Amino acid sequence: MNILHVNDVSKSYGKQQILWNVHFSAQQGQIVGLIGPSGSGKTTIIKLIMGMDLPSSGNVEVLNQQVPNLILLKQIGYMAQSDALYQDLTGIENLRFFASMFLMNKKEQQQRIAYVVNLVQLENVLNKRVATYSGGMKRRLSLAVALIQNPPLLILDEPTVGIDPELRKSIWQELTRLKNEENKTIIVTTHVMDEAEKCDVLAMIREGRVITTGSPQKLKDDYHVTNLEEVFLEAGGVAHAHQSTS
Ligand SMILES: Nc1ncnc2c1ncn2[C@@H]1O[C@H](COP(=O)(O)OP(=O)(O)OP(=O)(O)O)[C@@H](O)[C@H]1O
Repeated sequence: MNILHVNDVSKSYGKQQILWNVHFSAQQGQIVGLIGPSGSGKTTIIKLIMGMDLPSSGNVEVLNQQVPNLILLKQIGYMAQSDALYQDLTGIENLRFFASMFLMNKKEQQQRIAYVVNLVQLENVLNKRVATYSGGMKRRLSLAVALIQNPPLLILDEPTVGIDPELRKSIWQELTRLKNEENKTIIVTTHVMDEAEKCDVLAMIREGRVITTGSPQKLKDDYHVTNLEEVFLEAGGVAHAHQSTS
């Protein structure tokens, strides 16, 4: 089942064009990675998928419906790059607030909160104000918020930035479990190549264009290379890609 279809999307802000004919899809039960250096356009693509901004041309469909569509937002767990948390509330108060926005009874709410808190290992700081959290703790709480409503589609913009390697590993294990056991679809942006290896499908983005797509293995085979960094360089044109990734 096709969960997401980004169809020839271009985007300009004023005279500056940011995206050119971006095209990719996500099927149910896939982790799709948007891979590219800083400034290549990943967050802009995510915002267009969420309906927070409109494409200049092309269109986006989520669950076979045109974006933007407010009803769709209930189906998407979204983790933005900058944390959208209430600084003056504690961690647990933030979670209760976001949980209350979805139709869950008290018991379900408690179960979901317990699940996400355990996942991101925030038990010890739940009663502290978010303003006192480190950057990594805020990221973890944002991921917990994205997961709280148990959505079929997760959109995670750089979910593991600032998170230590051990927890990063357990978050990826959980994303993989959500995909395998609960058939969730996950769109994730990263510039970490070992995270890219864990995706089912990659769309490599450079300067607002999708330079290549496919599974990590297929991409390595197609470009006759042994790692994804080399795929990126080969697909983007070596000299040019060196400039934009350095
Ligand atoms: N509202 C806006 N108005 C003008 N330019 C914008 C706007 N939003 C983004 N851009 C530009 O679009 C380009 C792509 O930015 P974007 O945030 O999508 O990249 P990114 O790949 O997510 O980078 P990063 O990993 O650093 O977040 C950048 O050059 C940025 O300056």
